[in-house]
Amino acid sequence: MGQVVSAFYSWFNTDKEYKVLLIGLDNAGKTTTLYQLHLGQAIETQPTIGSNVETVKHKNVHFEVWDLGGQATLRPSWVTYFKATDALVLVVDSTDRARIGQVKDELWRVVGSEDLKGAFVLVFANKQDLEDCMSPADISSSLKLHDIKDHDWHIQACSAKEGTGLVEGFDWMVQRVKNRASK
Ligand SMILES: Nc1nc2c(ncn2[C@@H]2O[C@H](COP(=O)(O)OP(=O)(O)OP(=O)(O)O)[C@@H](O)[C@H]2O)c(=O)[nH]1
Ligand SMILES: [Mg+2]
Repeated sequence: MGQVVSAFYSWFNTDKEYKVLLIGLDNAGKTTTLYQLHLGQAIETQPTIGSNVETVKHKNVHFEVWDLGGQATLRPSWVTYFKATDALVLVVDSTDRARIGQVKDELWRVVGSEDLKGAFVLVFANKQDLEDCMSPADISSSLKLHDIKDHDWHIQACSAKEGTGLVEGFDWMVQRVKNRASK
């Protein structure tokens, strides 16, 4: 009986779960972003060793969101998460001018990966609540986002701490996945 119920349930439960990867340098705000999306509040974080994963439902679309550790020694392992990724989200600390060149190098190191073919690229210009932060336009030009030709990309100002801008970023992703699904 249990098997029948479960077969019946899976037949109706056709909702696809979209896989999203949060990448970016250490201290960018990836874990804060993940839990702001999942719990609706900022939590106190520790540097991530490995990864965290949570489900996020936005506008009736289910996302499986992976938050990857951003320390330099952990970045080479990002590639092991790439398969079947629907969207790559690059979280940037908009106050970290000194390392924006490193962010660009990391983005361009991964964006051509075969396993990310077809993935949407969303850039969160995070920490916009802090004074003297770079604007999305500054970040866009530093990262050379306009040179990305093989991915649909978008940059969104946000503050993961205050919970602003994240919904707008996910609105863009929902629109993209729905567009793709309707084709
Ligand atoms: N002011 C401000 N601080 C933020 C924001 N987002 C994150 N932070 C702070 O930045 C620090 C690092 O945040 P995390 O979310 O742990 O950063 P992470 O990208 O996960 O770092 P790793 O796990 O080391 O890769 C924490 O002290 C957060 O509270 C933001 O939007 N505004
Ligand atoms: Mg983290």
